[in-house]
Amino acid sequence: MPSYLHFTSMTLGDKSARSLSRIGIMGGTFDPIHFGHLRMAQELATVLDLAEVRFIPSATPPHRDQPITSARQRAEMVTLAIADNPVFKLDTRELEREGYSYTIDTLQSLHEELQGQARLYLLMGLDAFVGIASWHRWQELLQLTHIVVATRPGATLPAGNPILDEFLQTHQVSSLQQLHAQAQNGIYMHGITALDISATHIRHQLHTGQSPRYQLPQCVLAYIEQYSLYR
Ligand SMILES: Nc1ncnc2c1ncn2[C@@H]1O[C@H](COP(=O)(O)OP(=O)(O)OP(=O)(O)O)[C@@H](O)[C@H]1O
Ligand SMILES: O=C(O)c1ccc[n+]([C@@H]2O[C@H](COP(=O)([O-])O)[C@@H](O)[C@H]2O)c1
Repeated sequence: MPSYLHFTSMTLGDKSARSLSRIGIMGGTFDPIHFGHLRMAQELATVLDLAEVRFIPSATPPHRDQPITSARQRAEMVTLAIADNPVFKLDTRELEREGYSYTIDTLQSLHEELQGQARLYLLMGLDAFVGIASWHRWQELLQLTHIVVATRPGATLPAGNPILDEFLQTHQVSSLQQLHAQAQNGIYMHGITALDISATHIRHQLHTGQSPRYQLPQCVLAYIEQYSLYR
């Protein structure tokens, strides 16, 4: 093949792959949403060059106690928290589904909606990743998305866990270039600013009459106070 033709086809190939937008999927209970979630989404959106991050509150989380506040209230708190960021979007598909909010179902429904026009990056903290082998149909997740894991204070990878070790050995990539070269199927670990904030601690503070101020957006705290949540 003449060298100019080879060059042209490579350029077109790169362009078409890059023109697919990258969408970050930020699932959570968000009971309530706080700066740990928002900062993680912001830092990963920057490093991955994401066109958008979808915040997807789970209606019925599969692996934990059920939320204190209603799905509608959690969605409203997310709406308030992300209102000033055009990259952040609320996605209510899990709230509209019956039954447990399994991530595999969410990824499948996103694929149906996006029709191959975007690549998915499932964002999660290290504490969530450590439990991933207990997720519903977890071995199919990477057929639909990349997984990007952010550090979280207090969370570490357990030593000598054969399932997680093999999952990482098979799928972990060490560079962003490698990650973006694949359509899905990669795991990428990224260190973010350590914010030792959790919704559990915020709920405890509210329940015991302490102020959780400066751990979550003021507009979310105002909403919590307006409806006397978590008392
Ligand atoms: N401070 C944080 N730093 C990094 N990741 C976080 C932080 N807080 C939450 N995450 C991640 O955000 C996602 C959603 O978390 P979730 O809504 O369960 O918040 P949480 O603070 O862990 O809540 P809870 O205390 O009720 O379990 C998970 O992937 C979790 O790992
Ligand atoms: O699909 C599953 O089986 C599954 C099991 C545990 C957690 N998840 C998802 O992981 C995300 C973070 O969960 P959580 O419990 O830390 O809020 C949230 O989107 C959950 O729906 C998903």
